[in-house]
Amino acid sequence: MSGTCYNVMFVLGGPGAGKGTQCQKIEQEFGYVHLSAGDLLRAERKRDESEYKDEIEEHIRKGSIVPVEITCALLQKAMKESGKKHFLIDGFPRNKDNLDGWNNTMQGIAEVERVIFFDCHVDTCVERCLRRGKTSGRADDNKESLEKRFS
Ligand SMILES: Nc1ncnc2c1ncn2[C@@H]1O[C@H](COP(=O)(O)OP(=O)(O)OP(=O)(O)O)[C@@H](O)[C@H]1O
Ligand SMILES: O=c1ccn([C@@H]2O[C@H](COP(=O)(O)O)[C@@H](O)[C@H]2O)c(=O)[nH]1
Repeated sequence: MSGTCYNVMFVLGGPGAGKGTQCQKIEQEFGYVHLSAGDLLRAERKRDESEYKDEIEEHIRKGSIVPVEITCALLQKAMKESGKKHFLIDGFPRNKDNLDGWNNTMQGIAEVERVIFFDCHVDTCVERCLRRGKTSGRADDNKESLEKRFS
């Protein structure tokens, strides 16, 4: 592939800050495709044939960060499969290593046009995640995982 293909906005903020909720609204209003890195990892973890499923499961349960090569590959695949050009990438990058991995992989493939950061107090984030945990079925919406996700 030559030349820049995709336009991306990174949507960042703590767990429960409201990234997914606002991304859905932006998607409806402005036609961006919403890709949640966490959702892509959770879907990959469920795929029986995935060579990464156990590794992803372990990281999500512990609240640690999945190797960037895996996350970038899933994001790139989802962008390609969508057939679209404009994306909200929700919950990625998580750290400098993620950003470096993205820059190494996506140079000439995707351009980051903007970063949106949701600044939400940690107490509010925790309260929302615990409330969401009553119905979300997520293995990490509990006190123990949240302590690691916020560390
Ligand atoms: N402005 C708000 N006021 C109150 N509750 C909210 C608000 N925005 C989102 N919520 C609720 O808080 C919970 C977390 O929101 P959401 O899933 O959008 O966060 P997130 O940042 O995407 O979280 P994560 O990164 O953990 O997936 C959800 O149950 C959502 O309904
Ligand atoms: O880029 C990413 C995004 C997520 N993870 C892992 O998934 C969980 C849940 O992420 P949410 O954004 O809250 O859905 C997160 O704690 C990480 O374990 C990741 O490794 N890399």
